[in-house]
Amino acid sequence: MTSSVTVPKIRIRNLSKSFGNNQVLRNINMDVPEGTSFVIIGGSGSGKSVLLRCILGLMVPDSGSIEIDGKNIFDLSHSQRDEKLEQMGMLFQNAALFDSLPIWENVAFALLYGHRKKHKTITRLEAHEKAFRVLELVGLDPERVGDLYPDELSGGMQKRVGLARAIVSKPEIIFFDEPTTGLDPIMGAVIDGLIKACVDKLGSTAIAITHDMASAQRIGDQAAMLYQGELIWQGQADKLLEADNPYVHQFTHGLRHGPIKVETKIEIKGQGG
Ligand SMILES: Nc1ncnc2c1ncn2[C@@H]1O[C@H](COP(=O)(O)OP(=O)(O)OP(=O)(O)O)[C@@H](O)[C@H]1O
Repeated sequence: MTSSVTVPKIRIRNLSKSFGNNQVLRNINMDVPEGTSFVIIGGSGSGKSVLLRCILGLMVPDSGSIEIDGKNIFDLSHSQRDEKLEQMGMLFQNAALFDSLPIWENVAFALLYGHRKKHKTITRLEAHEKAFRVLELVGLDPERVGDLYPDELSGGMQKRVGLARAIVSKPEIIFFDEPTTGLDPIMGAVIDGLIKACVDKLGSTAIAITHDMASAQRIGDQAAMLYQGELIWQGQADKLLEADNPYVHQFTHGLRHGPIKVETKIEIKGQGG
């Protein structure tokens, strides 16, 4: 009889990271199954970005392992790690577009300038056509915006361009860093819908970090909460608001009172919550 064991796309074990006396990640364990969207929530300074940087291989942890497709990324050679990085797409918090490049070239950046061999032979014309197709996919009119520069677009449009750039190489893993920050609630919902649609269409595995509960529930299949560097809760994203963990409850409901203490310089009187 054969037993089939499914290897998670991303598997993190006993991951810890400190900066001097500041222990930022404490013994993190987490599995992200292939094709699922995993959302990490947590307050400011809880370690979300550091965790993301470690998974991207941009920061080396003090201990623990991060396996992608069953291989510890810290055991790979530089070129193997670069290859893994090129299977990943990333939508940064502020879209992080190159101001000096037109929109289409921002979208096609990985195709034109990435290291992956299969893209080396792409012509500018092919890259241009591909960028136009992906811009359409994220709901932008390529004829109208393709030759503009980032500062000529609104924040919501820039996020769409950032999403187009993140998916242009059909990455196996996509990271979203605060995808709805700075957007109005309706545009936030639109971007979340696009993210979900793109991830589903590509069959990618996604990791998103966010403070935005509505966004976490729209994007995520699974969710986890980081608090002071520890993953204190993991479960289904649609159960976040009902979680009976008091830290998760306080955070997801935005309550001032609870186990999470936030220092303020002024005393706020009255109003419960
Ligand atoms: N390169 C670094 N050197 C020293 N300390 C760092 C470095 N990067 C992060 N930290 C520290 O790690 C802690 C967690 O930071 P991190 O950026 O991961 O928080 P976060 O949860 O992403 O917060 P936010 O939601 O505000 O972006 C903070 O105390 C921060 O000062």
